[in-house]
Amino acid sequence: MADQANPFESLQEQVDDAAASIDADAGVLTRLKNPERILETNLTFELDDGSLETVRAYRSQFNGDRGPYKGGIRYHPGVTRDEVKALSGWMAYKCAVVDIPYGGGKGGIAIDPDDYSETELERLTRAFATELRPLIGEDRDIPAPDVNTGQREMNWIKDTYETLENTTAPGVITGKAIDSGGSEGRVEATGRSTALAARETFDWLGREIEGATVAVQGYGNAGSVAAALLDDLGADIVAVSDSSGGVHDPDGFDPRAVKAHKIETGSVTEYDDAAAVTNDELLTLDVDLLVPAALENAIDADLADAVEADVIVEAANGPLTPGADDVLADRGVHVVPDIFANAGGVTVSYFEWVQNRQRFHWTESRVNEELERVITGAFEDIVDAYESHDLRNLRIAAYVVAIERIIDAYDQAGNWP
Ligand SMILES: NC(=O)C1=CN([C@@H]2O[C@H](COP(=O)(O)OP(=O)(O)OC[C@H]3O[C@@H](n4cnc5c(N)ncnc54)[C@H](OP(=O)(O)O)[C@@H]3O)[C@@H](O)[C@H]2O)C=CC1
Ligand SMILES: O=C(O)CCC(=O)C(=O)O
Repeated sequence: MADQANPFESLQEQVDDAAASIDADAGVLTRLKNPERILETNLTFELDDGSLETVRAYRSQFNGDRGPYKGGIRYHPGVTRDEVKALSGWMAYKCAVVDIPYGGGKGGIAIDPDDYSETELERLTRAFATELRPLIGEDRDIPAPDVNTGQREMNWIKDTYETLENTTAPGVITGKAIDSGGSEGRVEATGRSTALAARETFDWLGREIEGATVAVQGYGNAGSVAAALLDDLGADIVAVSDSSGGVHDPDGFDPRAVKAHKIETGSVTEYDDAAAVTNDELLTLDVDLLVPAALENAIDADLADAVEADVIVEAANGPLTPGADDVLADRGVHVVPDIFANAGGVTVSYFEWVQNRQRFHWTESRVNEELERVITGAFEDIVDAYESHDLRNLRIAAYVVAIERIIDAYDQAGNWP
């Protein structure tokens, strides 16, 4: 098991590493390492048996220099104030690295959604939306899905906000169902950018993605779509896992059939009688490409020593500790950072918001073409920073690109006399 590094400290270390390469001003650096504001609230809601329950919820608005705060809402027992702060910071850097006009935000409720019925989750989500209402808005802060949330929760939040505000404001939230103002391609977008990031990286390294062996940790929205799209690119998905464990078959899986099995049984385990692996065994398999697509801190420095993959593409946010980054850089393993690799989700959220503002619906092929343009362009910017500043790894390069853009926006806003 990897250690439980504090994700907010990891974010601050990542920013420090990158800022050192560009000599950022100390005052601005403090701004770049801390959220502007955080809502921390107790939500009380009614259970189906009529009793009341109170749970902890957060929304962190990290930085709004480049536009409205933007980022998902997570339902997970591991949600803490520091985790949400870190996730909101990663959002600010993510939006800047792919150059979309947003700052960073993130929210979460510290619950296991499996403990509640759908009606209880609806009451809880509407209670959260009511608390969030003064903070969010189409031009203020725009939430979206993250771990254990999806279209259903986004539709509830939109409806609560619009009812309380007595208005129509589909752009207050993204990741909605299509008939409620969602975008084509949003469900697949995080996995799609992960697959595109892998393709671009292999190309840059002069390697073939076709025939590359791949292990994917986490088989939810990000992981299962990344696996399917990597398979479409000709890669072999040889191992997958979820919170119950994993399966490994050197001959490769059909990732869509694995997904169907997970929907039917609740887990990828026991798929097709394949060999069982633990999550740590999966992360250290001898594969060409490793895709962590679950939670933070999946790989720490100790586990990094045992990683055999040549390339890691981070679909999850924060799956590597800073200690793991150091070990992997020393060992010559290329890590494609979360703030770029999984940015497809927020990029298509941006397209959804644009469509909502235009009251115009794009085709799926238009969404996917625009997404590919953004991701390939961002990869060129990262490689350019990596090579021109002679940087230690692609993560520092991505932060350099993002920090320079945020500082430019901050400087251009000028000062109050
Ligand atoms: N959804 C999005 O648009 C975006 C998501 N991300 C990031 O991608 C990551 C995954 O999010 P998403 O796919 O949306 O979430 P989901 O809830 O859809 O899936 C999460 C997956 O991770 C698995 N998991 C949880 N804990 C562990 C563990 N300890 N070991 C192995 N697997 C585990 C879950 O297993 P089980 O199914 O058993 O619960 C599930 O398969 C997160 O870091 C998220 O922040 C990043 C950008 C956008
Ligand atoms: O789609 C969005 O706005 C944000 C998605 C998200 O939470 C993330 O990229 O981590």
